[in-house]
Amino acid sequence: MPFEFENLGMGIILIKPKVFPDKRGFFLEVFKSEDFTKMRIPNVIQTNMSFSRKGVVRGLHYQRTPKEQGKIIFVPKGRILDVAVDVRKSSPTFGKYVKAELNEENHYMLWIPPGFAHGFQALEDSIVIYFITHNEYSPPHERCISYSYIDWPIKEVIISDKDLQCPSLEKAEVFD
Ligand SMILES: Cc1cn([C@H]2C[C@H](O)[C@@H](COP(=O)(O)OP(=O)(O)O[C@H]3O[C@@H](C)C(=O)[C@@H](O)[C@H]3O)O2)c(=O)[nH]c1=O
Repeated sequence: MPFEFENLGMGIILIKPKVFPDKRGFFLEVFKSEDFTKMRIPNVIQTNMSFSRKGVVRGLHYQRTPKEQGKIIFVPKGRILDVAVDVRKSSPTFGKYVKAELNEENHYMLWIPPGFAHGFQALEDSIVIYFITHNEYSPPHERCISYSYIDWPIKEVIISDKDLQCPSLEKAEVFD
């Protein structure tokens, strides 16, 4: 199997692709439908890319039902701290979160199922590609919780005006 899947709990999976280095550089598979389906990761319906300067925080974002999204996060260039917070009110792990460093050297990816708020901090200038499952982008269903829920490693945070308006977890419209 060209991937190792490490269960981080709460349904979140760290995906470690098999890397084939040679004198030219390296090759790896990023997504493979059959292997991912076995891990209950559905097919991808949208792919996004963003570039973030060192210190940028994007998050913590989710889309509510019926437009919920799963996400596979991948960092082809740079280094990020990626975070997923459980925002399912009825979940025994509500409010708990998982953190993982994804970077251009480990090539790790993170599978975040629907029901989690997602965000990251760029630890250096970074490109993030993420694959979306379940539902496409739907602005009316976008919700967020304040980035300050997480103690980010770089204290001088660069953040969008939109993300500065996000409510606390207690006040947010979360999943049932
Ligand atoms: C997310 C998204 C944004 N956009 C547009 C809207 C806006 O004009 C511009 C920038 O959008 P945002 O400021 O929301 O981008 P950003 O803050 O990078 O939003 C992303 O953050 C990370 C943490 C996630 O988990 C993603 O799901 C997404 O919410 O891009 C799309 O056209 N399609 C999309 O799927």
